[in-house]
Amino acid sequence: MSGIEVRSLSAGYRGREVLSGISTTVDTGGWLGIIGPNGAGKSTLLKAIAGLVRHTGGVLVDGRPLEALRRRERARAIGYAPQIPQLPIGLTVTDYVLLGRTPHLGLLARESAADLDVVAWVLEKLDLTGLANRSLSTLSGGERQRAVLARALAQRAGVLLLDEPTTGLDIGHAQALLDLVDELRRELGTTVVSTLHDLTLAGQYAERLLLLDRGEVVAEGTPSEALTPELLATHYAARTSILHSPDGTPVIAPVR
Ligand SMILES: Nc1ncnc2c1ncn2[C@@H]1O[C@H](COP(=O)(O)OP(=O)(O)OP(=O)(O)O)[C@@H](O)[C@H]1O
Repeated sequence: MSGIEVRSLSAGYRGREVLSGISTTVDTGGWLGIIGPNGAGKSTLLKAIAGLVRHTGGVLVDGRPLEALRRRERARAIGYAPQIPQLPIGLTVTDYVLLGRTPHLGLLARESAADLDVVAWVLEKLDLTGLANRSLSTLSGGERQRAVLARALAQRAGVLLLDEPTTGLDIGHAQALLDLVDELRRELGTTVVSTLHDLTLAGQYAERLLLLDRGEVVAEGTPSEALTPELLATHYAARTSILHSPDGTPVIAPVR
């Protein structure tokens, strides 16, 4: 499986720079959470790592520059679940999640029993089995979000980029999703980079957090290092107090 290195990455849209000089490393099987206020550049950073936004600087997967990978290699190396996906209408949940297996199929090859097993496994884990034959267009917001994540997880890429994966999910489904991502990380060595607005969940699941503000890294470290009332006041203009759950991870409590 693959680690990832970002070197002096800058990116933007139509001449306006949104990210400047971002550098970070995620070891194989590591989980980096990207946090920061609205508009800080979190989604743009994930898109740049996925090769979907033009950037300068380097993104290396397992020491190899992203540009050196052919399309299929890249699709096997990096899975990306966007915040606002474009969904093909008319497809069933199963057919949509099967699209995640495309990078593993031979030319013109149909999916194998192993591909169908991966899809059945991920549908089960994300509580989608009962919706397997439903059309995507009939799903609720949270169900659709889970289908998008199921497709990305079925891809079994070495690096998984998840943009706000818990948006729209209730607390139980959010935990099931994050537990599943953690299982892939531990059992298959999948490397995870995710943006998360819920800072308590970010601190519970990511090993390291990178705090972005106005396109720059302003803090990076363990959850306890990156989630301090001072940093949250400075960069989010938020009033918070940090509690601790029994396992020691920080719980961010808003203070009225
Ligand atoms: N396609 C685009 N064209 C022009 N500007 C864009 C585009 N996408 C994002 N931006 C701008 O880039 C900046 C960073 O946006 P980005 O979506 O990366 O922020 P974010 O940290 O993910 O924010 P949020 O927490 O609100 O999702 C914002 O100012 C945004 O308006």
